[in-house]
Amino acid sequence: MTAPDTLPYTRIAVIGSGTWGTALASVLARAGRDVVVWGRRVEVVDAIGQGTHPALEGIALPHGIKATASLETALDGAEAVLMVTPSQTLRDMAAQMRPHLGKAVPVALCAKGIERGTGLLLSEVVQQELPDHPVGAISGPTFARETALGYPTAATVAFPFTFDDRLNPNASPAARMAVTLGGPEFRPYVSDDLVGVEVGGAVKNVIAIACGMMSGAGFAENTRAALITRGMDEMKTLAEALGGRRETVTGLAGAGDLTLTCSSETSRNMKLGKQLGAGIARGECFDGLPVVVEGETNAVSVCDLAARVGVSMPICETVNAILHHGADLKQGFRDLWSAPIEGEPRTLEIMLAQPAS
Ligand SMILES: NC(=O)C1=CN([C@@H]2O[C@H](COP(=O)(O)OP(=O)(O)OC[C@H]3O[C@@H](n4cnc5c(N)ncnc54)[C@H](OP(=O)(O)O)[C@@H]3O)[C@@H](O)[C@H]2O)C=CC1
Ligand SMILES: O=C(CO)COP(=O)(O)O
Repeated sequence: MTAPDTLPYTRIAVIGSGTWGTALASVLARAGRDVVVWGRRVEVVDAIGQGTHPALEGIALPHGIKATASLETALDGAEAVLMVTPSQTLRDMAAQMRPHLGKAVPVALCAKGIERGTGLLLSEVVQQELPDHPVGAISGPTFARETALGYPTAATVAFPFTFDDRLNPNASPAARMAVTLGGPEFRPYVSDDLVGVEVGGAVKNVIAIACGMMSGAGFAENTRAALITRGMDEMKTLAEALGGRRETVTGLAGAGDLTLTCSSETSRNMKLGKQLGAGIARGECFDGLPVVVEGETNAVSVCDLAARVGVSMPICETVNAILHHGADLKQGFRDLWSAPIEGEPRTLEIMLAQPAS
């Protein structure tokens, strides 16, 4: 039951007019919020204003979603902001938003990744650009098309809790954002573990590429289950090393999203892996069309971050080596399977040489 003091945000700006930004705008419109989407392409902005989106074919968006190509207009009067452009654009977008944001307006990040070059979590990036704003994330198993169609979907809303939030969690930005989004078709859960939630979202895309590669190379369900489970161990270890909680990784933004993305070709990450695994050249994947595949860029940033904090992530490292360093795909996976035998969990410190075949 909603506590009486949890007030929803009534006017929300969604920065990014792609499929996920538009799906989230649909969630907000269905919940009765005043929502304005910002997009950089006028034709997409016009389409959203008319209740459609070019990449969400056949879906009639709920009434009332406004759209604009002016950042100033989108942010004017916004009580809360969702940032939904790709991960590597967030620093620049946040800097552009700064002059137009109201005082202490909370910003929820809906992209999944880690900044390339700095190895910073996206919340750290945006917090640097917007130091006076609460920064959190919304993440979970949420294919945009299904969310836009109103299929039952759940996600985690995470903001770090301040001292005041701990005294009254129902008035925290996480709780208010959750109440703002919630409805019969979209069920948010609240978390204070932003690190765990962000690590889940960033790493799952890399593991999904691994699952796709294996599937494209002709393997099947045993292999996928092993990659999902061991991938989750990589997530947990990284989250913990960064100050997050292992249990968060078993939630929607970790295990939930990992399961979804690794099991369906609706996932662009899984699909890229599958095409590469089947021997299709990178330039010909997705019929040569540009597609946002976060795990491709983030394989680099996840591995850089893991190296910086001394965490071994063998599946992510294999994907990174194949995608960016010319490693042979089949050999990469053979090496994974013949690595020294380890304990499960990692805290059981054991390492045994594989018997020679
Ligand atoms: N689709 C999904 O199911 C989900 C996606 N996400 C995450 O959401 C984020 C966005 O993905 P998604 O909406 O799917 O991607 P899309 O490709 O559908 O949309 C990306 C949007 O970002 C815009 N964009 C791209 N580059 C820039 C830039 N440099 N500056 C400003 N805007 C830019 C694009 O504009 P233009 O159209 O002009 O190119 C487009 O509006 C990703 O991090 C993804 O992982 C999270 C959950 C679900
Ligand atoms: O994050 C997603 C679903 O939760 C979308 O996955 P893809 O980016 O792989 O399509």
